[in-house]
Parts: sequence; C-alpha cells; structure tokens
Amino acid sequence: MPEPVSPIVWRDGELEIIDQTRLPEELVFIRPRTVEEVWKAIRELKVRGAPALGIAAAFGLYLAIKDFQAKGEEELCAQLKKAADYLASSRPTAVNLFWALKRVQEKVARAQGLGVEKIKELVLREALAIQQEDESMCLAIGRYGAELLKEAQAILTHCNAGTLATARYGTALAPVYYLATQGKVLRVFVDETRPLLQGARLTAWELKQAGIPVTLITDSMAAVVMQKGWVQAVVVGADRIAANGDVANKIGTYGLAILAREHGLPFYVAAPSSTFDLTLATGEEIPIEEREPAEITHLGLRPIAPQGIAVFNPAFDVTPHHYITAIITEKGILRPPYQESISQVLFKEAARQK
Ligand SMILES: CSC[C@@H](O)[C@@H](O)C(=O)COP(=O)(O)O
Repeated sequence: MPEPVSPIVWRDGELEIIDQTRLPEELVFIRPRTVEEVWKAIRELKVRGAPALGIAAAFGLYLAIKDFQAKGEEELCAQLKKAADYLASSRPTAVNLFWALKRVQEKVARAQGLGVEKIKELVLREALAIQQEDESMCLAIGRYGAELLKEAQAILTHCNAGTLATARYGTALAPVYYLATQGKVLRVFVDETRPLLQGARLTAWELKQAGIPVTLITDSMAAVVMQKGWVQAVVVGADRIAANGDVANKIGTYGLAILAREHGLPFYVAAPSSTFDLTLATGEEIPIEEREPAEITHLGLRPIAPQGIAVFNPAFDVTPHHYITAIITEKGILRPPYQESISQVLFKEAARQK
C-alpha cells in the first residue's frame, strides 16, 4: 500500500498545506506565510478535520511571531496571545484547534526567561511535536481499531476522518490502513457528505490513492447499504467529545448512529485524546458551527434552490453517547459508561495527579 500523504508539512522553513478545496481535481499545495493566511485556510476549509486544524493553528502561531520584532518576552507573549485569540475565531467546533493553541501558550508560559529568540524556536518545536504526536496517535488508533474490525469485510464512514484530516493515517480510516498493511483489505462505503462533499471529494480520493476499495454513495443511501448487510460496522471521526461521551462530528453522523442501531451494527467513533473536552458535561454544550446558506442553495456558482429561501446549515451534529458502541483512542478502546472509561483509560495520569 502506498504511504498515505501528510496534508501539512513544515519544509525548508515554510508551512506547506494541501489545498483540500481543489481535490479531487488536482493536488495543489499552498504555503501560508502569515497567521492571516493560516486563518483564511482554516476558515475556507483548505485545511480541515479536527486534528489537522490543531496542527495548522500551532504553525499559525509560529508564523505570527517568527519575524515579529519584540522588545522583550512580554511583548512577544502579547503578540502570541493576540494570534491565538485570532486563530480561535476561525472555526468553533473542533476542540483540537483550541487544545493546540492552549498547549503552545502553556509551553511558552513555562519557559519564561529563555529570551525572545529561544521562545520563537520553542513555539516551532511545539508545533512540530503536536504534528508528530498526532501521527503516532493515529497509528495507535489504527492498531486498536483493527482489533474491532478484523472480522469485518466492509465498513461505512462519513465525511473525511482520514489522512487528510490529521498529521497522517487519519482516525476512522487508520484501522483500514493498518489492516491493509497486515494483508486484510476492507471495502469502505463512503457517504458523499452533503453539502461540502468531504466524503466524495476527499475520502474517496485518499482511499483510491492508497489502493483501498471504496464505494461512494449519497448520504440518503446509507440505510439501504445497511439493510442489504453490505457493511459490518460504521466508523466515524469526531470534532469534540464531551465528558459523558456525546460526540460532535460532521452533520449526518447522528442519523447514521440511529440507522446503525436499527440494523444491529456497531457504531464506532475514532478520536485522539486531543478531541476530548472534559470541561463540557454533555454534547449540548458543544458549539456548533453554522455555515453560509450558499453551501446548500448553490452547486458551485449554480443556484439549485429558489433565491432567498430559508436555510439551516449546521456543519456538525451531536450523537448522544448511548448510540456509540465504543470510542477508539490512542490509549485503548473506551466502552460505556464513558464518564468512567474516559477518565480510567484516557486521562488516568491527569486523574492521578489531581
Ligand atoms: C479525524 S477528523 C474528524 C472530524 O474532524 C471529521 O469527521 C469532520 O467532521 C471534519 O469536518 P470539516 O468541516 O471537514 O472540518
């Protein structure tokens, strides 16, 4: 299997990002040079997917201070904070973005006295560390998830929770890639994922690149695919997971969870620890991004609905925890009750230190 691509790299002193809005027609790299360009790339979904947003934001912080002529550390930290607040305004739902901004700022806060230049280097090193750790977490998710899927012949997934959404390998797709390296090839049914078609444009593209058999369906065909017994599990990613295990993910995920329950199929969520937000008790508190009506009323520039029609366009929904069979993380598989398994498996260290 060809190695899955990495959508974000730091190469020769520059940030290089795959422009995901141009896929599948062409593989184009952009090189944002300023924090404003990173913000725009995030807002316009050139880079997207929860873990990738965290990585991009961390590099965005470095770009914000790299050439900043600070008189001292205090001024540098003020600039860093300004950039972090600005990047935090790009998209509201994926907690990985806020997690990465906080992690870099905390690292800097602990390093006071190093001097301006060393702090700048520290910020870059932390961004690189976030990226490398994400790749390792995806690999681990792949190995744990493979245990759950080893008897399956095919799975259904939604949106893109693959290599393009992470440092590499993905979350929901990581077990598929891992099993392929072990000689077990699963077929992946992928919903096109209205309205922005991350499933059709991105998941179908990356699986095809990797030589994994993929069948594209529209979102409304998922029920029939389950009814026919063509998939043995549903596996999706997550943008934010609350303390009780409720999961925010791409709009349409909740419906799939209900369908999976009706058809007796396991519904798995795959996510690294950076996607958990234990400050929120339940999914009701997760901020849900609402996007432009034009994403629904138009196909490109062509109108497909009457002008001025009322539109509801949430980018994410929340799947209540009781629909989720298991959450696959880099530290192991979490089972209900999630309140307990999250703290016992995932945040054992943090709980012990309290
Ligand atoms: C590993 S990515 C998990 C989620 O971020 C993914 O499923 C998703 O919903 C992405 O939404 P997007 O709007 O494309 O950023």
